[in-house]
Amino acid sequence: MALDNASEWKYISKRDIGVTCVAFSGGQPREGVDMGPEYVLKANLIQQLQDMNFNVMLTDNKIHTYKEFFPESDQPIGIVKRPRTVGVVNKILTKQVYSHAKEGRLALQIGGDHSMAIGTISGMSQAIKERFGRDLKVIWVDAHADIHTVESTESGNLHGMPLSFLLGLVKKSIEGLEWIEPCLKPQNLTYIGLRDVDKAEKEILKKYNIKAFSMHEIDRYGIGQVVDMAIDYLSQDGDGQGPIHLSFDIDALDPSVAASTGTPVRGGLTFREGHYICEALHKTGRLVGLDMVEVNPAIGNHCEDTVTVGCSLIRAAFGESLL
Ligand SMILES: NC(=[NH2+])NCCC[C@H](N)C(=O)O
Ligand SMILES: [Mn+2]
Ligand SMILES: [Mn+2]
Repeated sequence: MALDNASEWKYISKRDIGVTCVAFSGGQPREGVDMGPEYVLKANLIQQLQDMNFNVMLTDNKIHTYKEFFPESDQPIGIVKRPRTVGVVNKILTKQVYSHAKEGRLALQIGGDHSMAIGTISGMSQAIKERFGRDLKVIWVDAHADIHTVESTESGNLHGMPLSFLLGLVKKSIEGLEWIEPCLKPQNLTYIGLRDVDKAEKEILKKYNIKAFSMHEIDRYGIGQVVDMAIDYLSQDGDGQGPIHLSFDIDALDPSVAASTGTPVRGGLTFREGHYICEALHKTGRLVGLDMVEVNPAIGNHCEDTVTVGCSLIRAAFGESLL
């Protein structure tokens, strides 16, 4: 059902948040990223959101490991690791996010590794399509492009590939991941913060003409202008008000700010630049979904610091103001 009232989709979300805790690490090799949700909840995020006057609904009132759904064996296909496990987790996650969005809640997903964006963006885009007849826009904040195909990946880790599935770049899919429906158009995606992009990924970005603001553009224009340009880019169709999903990989931040993550890359966003992105997206009134991923409490000596930053980015995206 397409809507005449251009801004009606905004009714999806004002004061209700559906939080899904994805304690999953199968998209990459390092243990510990599955403890992200536990640490974020221990840091009192739910209470903090309630103190901001949100009604918070925690999916099934628990942290999901999805272990009961894991296949008994999951041999690599080519070099792609754990495709069936990543597939089944994301299939369930798609439904979880879909039902929050369908019922008009903002959707917050706490990870977990970035392969989970397959499910979060599939579920969100399906709900947005059904409710409002609109395409979902995605801002991907990350040091990495996460757009490898199963053919181009060098590591075989699926957290480096979610976007290729969502964009439908893999024509021939692999067992466990065949169900994924391409739900994202290249023109509806924008990156912020890139600085470690593999050669094959650079070719994909060029081929599909995908908008990306790397750290170079942030140095050149400043974060304020970069975020404006990113939002403008995602506002060219229809009434320029399409709903936005923010997929925030904590490794977009500089390792001096967020050290507890599996694939840190120096030269990243400052604390303020990260927060500015979240604050500015909140201000648009168009944010419908947020992923906070790749917080790995098992890495580094002061993982609380990274966890605390993750929580404060989340609050910023949901409207915590400085004044
Ligand atoms: N979500 C992430 N942290 N991704 C890192 C990906 C790194 C590398 N490009 C790979 O494919 O393995
Ligand atoms: Mn990353
Ligand atoms: Mn990522």
